[in-house]
Amino acid sequence: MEKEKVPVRLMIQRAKEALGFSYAPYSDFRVAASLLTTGGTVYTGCNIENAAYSPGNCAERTAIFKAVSEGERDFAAICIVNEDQKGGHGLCPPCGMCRQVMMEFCRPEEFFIILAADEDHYEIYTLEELFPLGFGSGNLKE
Ligand SMILES: O=c1ccn([C@H]2C[C@H](O)[C@@H](CO)O2)c(=O)[nH]1
Ligand SMILES: [Zn+2]
Repeated sequence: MEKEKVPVRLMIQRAKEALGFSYAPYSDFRVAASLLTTGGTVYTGCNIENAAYSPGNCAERTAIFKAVSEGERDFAAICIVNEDQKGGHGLCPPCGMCRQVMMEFCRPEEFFIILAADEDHYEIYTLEELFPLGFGSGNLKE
């Protein structure tokens, strides 16, 4: 999908709606994501923490795993929002593990990652920009 065709404002709205579902009692850092399939469907996700810490899941992977578990594998863009943090810079870049999971299902040069503070303040990157020389299935087979 061309960058201009990505419904950025809609994706920010959908991600903001999911922020209320974030379960983050340990970090107090609430994150949500909206994931756009190439067919135009939007899946949302939030971070889900755990008392044992490491079982927690990021918002981005929640959205991706929800979509994949419903048969989707072609994605055009993901939008990430987080709750305003005092002293924070406002945007929430995906962690390395989420970038690796995106690499599995998305073409790095064609997958857009929208980091949004609100509908008028956002930055758009490609996965290739945020995850250069990422390891993927192409490294395993011809
Ligand atoms: O891009 C990000 C960065 C962090 N988190 C979550 C993980 C953890 O629950 C909390 C603090 O790292 O924020 C996400 O969901 N997405
Ligand atoms: Zn992550």
